[in-house]
Amino acid sequence: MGDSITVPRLQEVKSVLAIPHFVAVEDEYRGYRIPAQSVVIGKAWAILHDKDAYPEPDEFKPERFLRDGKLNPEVQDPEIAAFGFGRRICQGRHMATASIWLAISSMLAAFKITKPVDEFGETIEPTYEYLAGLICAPVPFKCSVTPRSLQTTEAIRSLNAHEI
Ligand code: HEM
Repeated sequence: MGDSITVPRLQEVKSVLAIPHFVAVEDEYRGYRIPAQSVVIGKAWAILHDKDAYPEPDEFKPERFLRDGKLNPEVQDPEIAAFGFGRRICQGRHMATASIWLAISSMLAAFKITKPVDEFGETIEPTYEYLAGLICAPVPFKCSVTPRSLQTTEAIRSLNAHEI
């Protein structure tokens, strides 16, 4: 107890993998024989950072998925790797994407979230560092969260503490 765990930074790892799957009977994938009793691990990070599918994959460009304001069917859906593969694919993926959409759209409708400023008024740039592990997450970072309107402020103030 008390020993700290060193979590590798994603930039150093660059090989975040998916959950291992056991191949019970011999199989074939695109001409590659997969012997029975092997373990297959999808390289999720590489699939989701494929430069051909997603040019400049490290850039935050949500518009890359859109065409004329609608979802562009020609851009590879990240769900091909984000939720695992095959029969053991995540059972909660539809609930997850719906919940994330609701949470993020509600937050963005109510708040302006921007880079923070330091005591001299200078913008603090994010480091874009991630923690690697079974689940990846950005290293803790600061940001500025401002209600978009007086109505939003009043709505938040009107909530009881147990509702927040
Ligand atoms: C953004 C949110 C989520 C992500 C990225 C995610 C991702 C994953 C991944 C990568 C797997 C492994 C699939 C494989 O073995 O190939 C998995 C499995 C699973 N997930 Fe999720 N998941 C999410 C949310 C959820 C939620 C909300 C639920 C339930 C309400 C859920 C339920 C499950 C279950 C039950 C499995 C095991 C499926 C099996 O082994 O047959 N997940 N998830």
